[in-house]
Amino acid sequence: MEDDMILCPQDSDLDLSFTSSTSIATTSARSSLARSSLCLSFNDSSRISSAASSTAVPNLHPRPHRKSDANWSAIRAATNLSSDGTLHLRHLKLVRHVGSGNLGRVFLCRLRDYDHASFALKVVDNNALTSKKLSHVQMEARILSSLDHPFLPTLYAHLEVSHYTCFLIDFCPNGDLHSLLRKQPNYRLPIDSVRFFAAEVLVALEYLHSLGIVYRDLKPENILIREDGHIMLSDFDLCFNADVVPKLDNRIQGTTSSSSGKHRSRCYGGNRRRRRTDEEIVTEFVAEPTTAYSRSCVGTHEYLAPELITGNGHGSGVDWWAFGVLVYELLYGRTPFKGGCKESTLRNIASSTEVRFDEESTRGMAQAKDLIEKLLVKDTRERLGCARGATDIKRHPFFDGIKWPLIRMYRPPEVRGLAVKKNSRAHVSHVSGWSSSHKKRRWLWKGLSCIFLKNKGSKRNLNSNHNYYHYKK
Ligand SMILES: Nc1ncnc2c1ncn2[C@@H]1O[C@H](COP(=O)(O)OP(=O)(O)OP(=O)(O)O)[C@@H](O)[C@H]1O
Repeated sequence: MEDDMILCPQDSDLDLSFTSSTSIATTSARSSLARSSLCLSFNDSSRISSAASSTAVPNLHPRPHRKSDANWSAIRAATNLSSDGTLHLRHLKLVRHVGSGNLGRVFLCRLRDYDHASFALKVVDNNALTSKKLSHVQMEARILSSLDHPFLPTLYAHLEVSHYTCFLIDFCPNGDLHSLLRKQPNYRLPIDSVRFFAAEVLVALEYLHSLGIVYRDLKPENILIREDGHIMLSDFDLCFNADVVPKLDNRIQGTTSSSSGKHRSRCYGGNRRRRRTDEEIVTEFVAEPTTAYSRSCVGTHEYLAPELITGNGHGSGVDWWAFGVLVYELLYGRTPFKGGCKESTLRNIASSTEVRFDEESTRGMAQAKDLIEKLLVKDTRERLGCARGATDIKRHPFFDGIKWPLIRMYRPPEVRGLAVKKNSRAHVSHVSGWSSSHKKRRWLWKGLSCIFLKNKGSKRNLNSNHNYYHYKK
């Protein structure tokens, strides 16, 4: 059966007319309830010329943090036999169609000779795109090629063949968060699951912002779930790039623990004694593109920030607004400003002075409610995250207890409809901070604790933003 779906073996015989192939089953196409992205443009009608591109894009190399990824090893093995040592379409076989979007279609595919590695192949027919959409594809290619993060896709290959652009990225067999939400009672996830997914999204956004990338299309539909239950943010066609100047900020933090004498303290006049014992200086990585500026109105209606709607220009704060809408939707099963139609949704966002909660379903969610209220603030100068990015959001009490540097080791929540592949990798429970009684896991956890808690009394570091050394520009 699979052989029927094989992509033509020679690139020169290329025929990517997938829609005509009835043997390709669409198994997880985006649900009809998924919300499409909006992109207002004043010059959207000119079609791109049909001249076929034959540009060879050099194959990509493993990025520092994904070097040991099994997918890279499979690609290396497959391309060893290639005369030019690069990956071609003939190395791939399509398994099935997984979904279609604005720009193209996505297929599950495997390497022809190395069946154990699965990939997603996003295929864009450049001839079917307007010049505006083509610029989005180019933006997506640029962004994908710069990413190196566990919660973002790895671009294994970028192929330009005839009039098709193909991106080979990680395959996420667990679908997207929007579909997962539809499987929950009242479309609502339990609060611990919301904390888990929100924390991972926050870390992914932090990384993007640290590269100067403003995402602009945050919504559950674009949050894919990997085989191991962790997230992968997708769809970068609406991003824009800005300058960012990363810096290390010192912040004075109150502490409830008694001073161990190891905290560096600052002394200020009259408060000298109290400050010596109750305060410490925390050094934090801050890389928020605060000068980012764009005027194009893009995004998804229910997730648009007010400044996007008014069209007076916006910056990275639109992602923090959308993050607030996301947390709200995961908790309450609907977005906070949704109206009867798209226009009324936009009116609600533009005219709202505060976000409303259904008091009945807010019980036990005081911290989540507080976080949402601080994110869904119209004035960007007051909105949480706009000044110092994710660093400030991570410190909100809703995320208390999350050990940010260990987040990718957390065991994903058990949620209805989410089949997480058990693997040998140790997982830390994000709820209790401890995994099950498995000794091996405990040993690993102990080892990690030793590294992170080397300094007795420096437990604070685990909640600080200390994962910045993972980021490379
Ligand atoms: N890596 C992946 N693994 C599994 N499914 C994927 C992957 N990437 C995309 N999909 C699915 O394929 C469909 C279309 O993908 P995608 O959203 O990237 O296309 P698009 O043309 O950029 O869409 P959009 O309209 O959102 O801009 C979606 O249903 C998505 O869930």
